[in-house]
Amino acid sequence: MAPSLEEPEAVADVIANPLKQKPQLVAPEPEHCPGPESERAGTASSCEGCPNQAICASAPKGPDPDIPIITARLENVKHKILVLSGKGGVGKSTFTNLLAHAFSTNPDSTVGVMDADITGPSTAKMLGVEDETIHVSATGMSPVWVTENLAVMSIQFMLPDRDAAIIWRGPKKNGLIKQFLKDVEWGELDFLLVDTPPGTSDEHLSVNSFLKESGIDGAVVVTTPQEVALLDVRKEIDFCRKAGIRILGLAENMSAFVCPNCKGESQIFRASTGGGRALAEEMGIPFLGSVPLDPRIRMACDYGESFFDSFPDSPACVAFKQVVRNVGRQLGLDEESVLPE
Ligand SMILES: Nc1ncnc2c1ncn2[C@@H]1O[C@H](COP(=O)(O)OP(=O)(O)OP(=O)(O)O)[C@@H](O)[C@H]1O
Repeated sequence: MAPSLEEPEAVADVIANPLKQKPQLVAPEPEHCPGPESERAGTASSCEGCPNQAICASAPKGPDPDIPIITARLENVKHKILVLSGKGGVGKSTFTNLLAHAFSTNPDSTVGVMDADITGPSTAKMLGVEDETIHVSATGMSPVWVTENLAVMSIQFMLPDRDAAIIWRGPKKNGLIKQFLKDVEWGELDFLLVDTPPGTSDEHLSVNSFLKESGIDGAVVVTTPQEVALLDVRKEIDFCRKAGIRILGLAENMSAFVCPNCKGESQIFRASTGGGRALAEEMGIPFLGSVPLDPRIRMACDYGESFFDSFPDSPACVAFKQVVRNVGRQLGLDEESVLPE
């Protein structure tokens, strides 16, 4: 069946109103918002004066009935990994895609990528499938298959115009994330990688709450060596700890730049306080490795090609393979199954 956005009502409905059964909140929540599904929603002292108070007070309370459905949908997903960063632009989506390509080098592994960066989706482009649309059947939405064993789901596939801005408040974004977990036919996956927006926002909270029951294996946290990125990544680590998400490790990206002409090394994002390794040590989390700047990574991302397959012997790819092996080690997997030679 030819994919079409107009055709499947379910998809159009997702775009139009992903929280059909949920209250449509009209403004950002107050600072100590108990959450629209909390028993105290609309009645807590922090709800006083919130324009959503009446909606929240009358909304259904108690455990989310969709959580068991998500758990059942993902029962054949072996490892769920979040890719997080404190600061934007440090290479989180790049790492998600490199990890996806790396894990899928094992023909016996099947990898899924879910783009939870709803307002800034870049995964589909980086994987070279941004012009695809999704198929919808009675049993759910099919992800887009990049290769035989690598699938991706992104809001990008649902947009009538790929340049369209997605201007959504938290509840609507959360609704779509839920659809990605509940209604996508992920099938049997060895790895589900979740690319998230920078920081600690609605998307992180919803991914965490929707996956809590089925279990998140852990988070790969990405930073650059510069101080402003490290400052933000501390908050991300704190978020993981507060949310009970295991940190598989911290990876440093754009660590150095080796000039392809003179071979001289420059520290573009100079680490004035020891960079990712020192931070990982200080915070007591594993350090997964450092990946240098390589303009071919940027090119591969822009052209939707696999840097991993195109430049396997480049210093950046060799460094990245070390990160992949370390992630595998943290998951207790044997090296050959994670990254066959
Ligand atoms: N090691 C690297 N060498 C060269 N370019 C890189 C490297 N890592 C990432 N890039 C490039 O940096 C840019 C930002 O990367 P990316 O989009 O992955 O960051 P992000 O943290 O996901 O950003 P966002 O905040 O938008 O989610 C991209 O153009 C990507 O191709």
